[in-house]
Amino acid sequence: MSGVGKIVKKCLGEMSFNTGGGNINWFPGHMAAATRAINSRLKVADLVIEVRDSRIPLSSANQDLQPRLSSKRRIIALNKKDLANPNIMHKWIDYFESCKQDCLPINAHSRSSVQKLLELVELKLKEKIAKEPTLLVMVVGVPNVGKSALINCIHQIASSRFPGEEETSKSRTLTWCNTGYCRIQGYKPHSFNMQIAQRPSIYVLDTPGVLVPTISDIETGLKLALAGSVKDSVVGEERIAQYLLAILNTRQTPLHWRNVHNNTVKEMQNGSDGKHDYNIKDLLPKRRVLPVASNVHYVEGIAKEVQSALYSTLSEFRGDLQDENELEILIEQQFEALQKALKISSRANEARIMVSKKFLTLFRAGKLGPFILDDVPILSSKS
Ligand SMILES: Nc1nc2c(ncn2[C@@H]2O[C@H](COP(=O)(O)OP(=O)(O)OP(=O)(O)O)[C@@H](O)[C@H]2O)c(=O)[nH]1
Repeated sequence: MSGVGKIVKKCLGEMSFNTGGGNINWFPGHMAAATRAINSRLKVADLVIEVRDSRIPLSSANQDLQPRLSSKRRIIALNKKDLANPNIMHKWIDYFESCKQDCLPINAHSRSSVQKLLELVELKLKEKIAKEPTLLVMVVGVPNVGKSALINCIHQIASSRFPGEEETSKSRTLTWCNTGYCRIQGYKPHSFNMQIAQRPSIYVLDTPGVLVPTISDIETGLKLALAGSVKDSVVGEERIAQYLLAILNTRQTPLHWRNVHNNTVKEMQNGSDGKHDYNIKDLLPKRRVLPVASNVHYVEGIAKEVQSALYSTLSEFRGDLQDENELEILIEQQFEALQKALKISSRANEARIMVSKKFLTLFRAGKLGPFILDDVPILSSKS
């Protein structure tokens, strides 16, 4: 077992990702109902866009839906590609290609990126388009992978394709929903569909994010928590932060932040320690953008201090990172260093939770750099 695996076991103890584990039920009943509804609607879908998180291309797959999904025309949309390491992303694309699975890294906030996805959808439906008057595309995925963001972007593209026809497509949507055909029971009113083409009509159907009731591999559960698919309150921010630190250290990622560290030290020596690194120009009254620009500078300054703190603690550490006890010692030192970098008073109540929350926010916003946490599976030479 790797250092990460051992420390996960040590820190998390008997915690498990299943319906019976812990006080908090992380698999609410409505997810079970939604999963059943999705499964039954999948039967009539002509194509499925399975949205996954690019940072966890395997861990963000809903395993219970896989048998049905793999038997359908499916495109795996690896969303949030802006947060994923592009060099490793290439390997994932090769991997899915070698599995003969269509996959496209996307950014659901970018219209051009979603446009490419829609082109692939139309290409995959080419044969059917010639024969059927109406086609259904379903969007599925675990929570927080960006299904709604994708649907919103598709909606914008569809609105510009059919300007002035919004009312028509709205009423069609209602008719469909009234027949019960497109209604997905979920914990969120997610039974949203829209038309993206006219002849034939292609409807896109959104679905609620659903997880599996049991995640057998605890690291998969932690990665889902890191990506925000499992609520922080279920696992605890501190545990998630510990896991992130364990991954970063065993991969030696902070050692890549040497330049950031050197620059941060130089800035401190030049006396800018503690002051936010504003560009004076950004502080001039510039209509609308002033608070946002200064916030961005502030957050970027904090992110650099965090990277610098993790670089210095890891580079000075002489222990064995494969030994869970020594890795734990390093992580403890890093919590202290992070507290300083994040400017959290040691007197603050729940300082550790505050450190964890801020550290996770920086990671999730991509401020610590792009990552892919899953390892690309090694394919046997036969396959
Ligand atoms: N950086 C980045 N953030 C994204 C992207 N797509 C979505 N997000 C963000 O991810 C978060 C979750 O997005 P949603 O669209 O609500 O995810 P969802 O899959 O519909 O979530 P559920 O409703 O829980 O199933 C939001 O904060 C989005 O702004 C993306 O491509 N890049």
